[in-house]
Amino acid sequence: MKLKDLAGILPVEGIVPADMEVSGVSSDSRQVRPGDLFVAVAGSKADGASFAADAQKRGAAAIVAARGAALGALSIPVIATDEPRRALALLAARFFSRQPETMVAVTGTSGKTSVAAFTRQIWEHAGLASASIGTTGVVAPGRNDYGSLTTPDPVALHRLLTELAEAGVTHAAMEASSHGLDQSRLDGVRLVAGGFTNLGRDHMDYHPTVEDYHRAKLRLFDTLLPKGAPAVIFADDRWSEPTIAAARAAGLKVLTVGRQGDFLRLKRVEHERFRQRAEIEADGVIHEIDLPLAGDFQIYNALVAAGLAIATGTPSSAALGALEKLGGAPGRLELVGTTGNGAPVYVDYAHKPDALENVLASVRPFTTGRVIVVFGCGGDRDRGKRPIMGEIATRLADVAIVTDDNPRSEVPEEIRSEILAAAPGAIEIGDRRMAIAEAIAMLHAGDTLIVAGKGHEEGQTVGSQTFPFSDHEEVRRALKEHAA
Ligand SMILES: CC(=O)N[C@H]1[C@@H](OP(=O)(O)OP(=O)(O)OC[C@H]2O[C@@H](n3ccc(=O)[nH]c3=O)[C@H](O)[C@@H]2O)O[C@H](CO)[C@@H](O)[C@@H]1O[C@H](C)C(=O)N[C@@H](C)C(=O)N[C@H](CCC(=O)O)C(=O)O
Ligand SMILES: Nc1ncnc2c1ncn2[C@@H]1O[C@H](COP(=O)(O)OP(=O)(O)OP(=O)(O)O)[C@@H](O)[C@H]1O
Ligand SMILES: N[C@H](CCC[C@H](N)C(=O)O)C(=O)O
Ligand SMILES: [Mg+2]
Repeated sequence: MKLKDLAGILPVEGIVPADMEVSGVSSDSRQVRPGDLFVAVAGSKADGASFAADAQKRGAAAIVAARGAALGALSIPVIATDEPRRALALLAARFFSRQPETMVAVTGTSGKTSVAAFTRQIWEHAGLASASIGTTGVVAPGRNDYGSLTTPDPVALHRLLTELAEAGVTHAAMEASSHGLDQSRLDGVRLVAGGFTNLGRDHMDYHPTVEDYHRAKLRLFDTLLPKGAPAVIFADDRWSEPTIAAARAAGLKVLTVGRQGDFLRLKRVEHERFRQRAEIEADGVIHEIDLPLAGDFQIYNALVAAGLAIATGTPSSAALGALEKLGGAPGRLELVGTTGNGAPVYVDYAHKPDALENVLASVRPFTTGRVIVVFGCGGDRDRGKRPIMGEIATRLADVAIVTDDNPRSEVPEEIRSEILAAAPGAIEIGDRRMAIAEAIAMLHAGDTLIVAGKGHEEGQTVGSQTFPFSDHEEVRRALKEHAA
């Protein structure tokens, strides 16, 4: 591609040779190949500008950087931009160029992974070649890659979207994290609809205030979606109203779902042990749905997913009918097994206050004995949530076991003691494997165990090392040993 072909994305002006060939784009100097454009972005740990010389050494054709960035002496052209991250995303979209035709994104504090997985499943039932992209990875026909970032960085994302489109995928649902939205990782994705689940405390280490966090989420609605696009918004959350108002102000077509929803109205829910029956009204017609998943919140997620599928062309009866066959996303209130006396053991990804509160409350209706929870808090992440989660666990569970969850560079005992400060009576077992085994050994008939915080994760990060670790495997092992 020639530099001049990028006009419209970047102001190609002045001394920049417009006829210059550029072969790719990268924001990481270590990955620059000869002929690439290097985009210098300011990050949380480093400033990409300081790697411009490194990028030049590796053969970069030109540098894209913020106006006035301190790049040092360079012999290759420099293109100035006001928003390097946005430029990176738009350039990545331009270089890779292909995307599934129908792309939707969902944002919110909790439920994004579930909604993306559910939307993909509904489309699949309608016979469409579909993908989901997010925390648990990429799922598409013939493909199931383990995930890392919730919203991949733009270059990885557009490489992936092109691969999916080339493989015939026409529909894709992706998660829009607040980091991803704030860092413009989704700019350049041709989205046709957006979804919102809820807003609670999260990432207070990154966003200065909850309002700032909400504003980051709103970028999906006020910046990324084209005018007139459907915005499917869960109506029963305390942040629904301002989200609806922002979506309306941005000229979107607001479709609300939930008990207070107009587009899909939840009329009634009846819990049965591991499943629930819901009455949902769509367009004046009542649909009786037997959802094979536990947890009220899964109904809310299912409503957002059905709303997105309907908004992108799936008939309501097919979308709502598909909910009867939904599989939960891995590690989201996932029933991993039961003890010999019938007590269920769930692995769940609740690692923030609202999620923990929800998950503990949602197993209570079918627990005749005790609710037992094993959980911890990650190191190098929002410290403020620790006592809040300690309080929630002791209030809503009968037995709370505080353990380690990716201590990263922090001292595990200190993380635990910050949780325990607000969790009187909680049991402390640092070793996560032992904590799970102890909890399973405690289970009587009628009890429910939730192992929270790691969900689908396959490792435990201590210091800078990640050891293989899976809550699923530990639960299975302990159940087997307990039965023996
Ligand atoms: C805080 C954060 O979001 N960081 C992300 C961000 O990195 P950064 O811009 O801060 O990077 P940096 O290390 O300061 O470096 C600045 C720039 O210099 C470049 N560099 C650096 C070194 C070098 O030798 N050469 C070079 O060019 C880097 O490539 C980067 O472009 O941009 C990178 C590329 O997109 C991400 O990989 C990185 O995610 C880190 C790994 C991360 O852990 N992110 C988490 C917090 C995250 O994004 N989570 C969200 C939400 C999860 C949820 O929903 O709960 C997610 O979407 O996953
Ligand atoms: N709608 C919801 N309301 C409240 N809690 C929820 C909801 N959906 C899921 N949860 C809780 O949050 C956990 C994570 O769910 P999910 O992975 O779907 O959300 P997410 O938004 O993708 O989270 P993350 O940002 O951590 O990737 C679940 O395991 C469950 O405990
Ligand atoms: N995307 C989230 C995942 C947290 C999962 C939890 N197990 C932890 O390590 O804190 C984060 O990076 O903040
Ligand atoms: Mg997620």
